[in-house]
Amino acid sequence: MLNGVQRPERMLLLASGSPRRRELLALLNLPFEVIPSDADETTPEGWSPEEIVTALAVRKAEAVAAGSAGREAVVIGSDTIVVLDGKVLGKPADETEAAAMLSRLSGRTHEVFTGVACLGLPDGKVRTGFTRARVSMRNIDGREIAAYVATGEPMDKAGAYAVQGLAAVFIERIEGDYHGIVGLPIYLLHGLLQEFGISALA
Ligand SMILES: Cc1cn([C@H]2C[C@H](O)[C@@H](COP(=O)(O)OP(=O)(O)OP(=O)(O)O)O2)c(=O)[nH]c1=O
Repeated sequence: MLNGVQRPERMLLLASGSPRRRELLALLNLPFEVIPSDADETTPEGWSPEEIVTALAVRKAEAVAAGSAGREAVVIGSDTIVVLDGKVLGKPADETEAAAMLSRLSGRTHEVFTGVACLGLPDGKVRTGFTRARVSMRNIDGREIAAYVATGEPMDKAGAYAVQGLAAVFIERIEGDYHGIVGLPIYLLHGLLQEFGISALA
């Protein structure tokens, strides 16, 4: 018991270096530790978006699990990609690539896929899922793209924008899970955690 609330026996380990994922997981009000994963994020040609995000979420969770032997825990891994015309947009390598991504997304509707994996320790049970959201951006002109890139906000984000940040002024419409776009779909994650006997409302 902590503050009169029943707490799960297994610690949650967030296998991520993303500050967004940390903030979103904190919404559940459950104690957790953050352990960034060093998993390889390359995938073979021809994988579907859902295969990519699910496999990378599992890989991130497995990398942290490998360094957490002997612990009783549930490791959470997650991965987000942006998909436009069947092409995957990951995080931009530099400002030029960020501007190019934004001009491709301008005036179009794209999809954001986020995979989540929960890996139980010590048993090794794995549960996964993914979310898919459709995001419509208004036309963005070259001056706005340059000004947005200059803020630095696009640099560590899939698709070179942050819906939760200044890019909100570009986004006309979202169909799907908002938290999934930001990087951690809370509704999906909570359902997976319940399969490990963990609930934010226990
Ligand atoms: C589309 C979009 C992505 N993002 C972020 C979420 C993720 O942090 C990032 C996608 O990159 P990821 O490779 O999924 O994650 P990461 O490298 O930032 O963190 P880690 O692998 O350690 O967990 O893009 C936003 O913050 N807002 C958005 O609107």
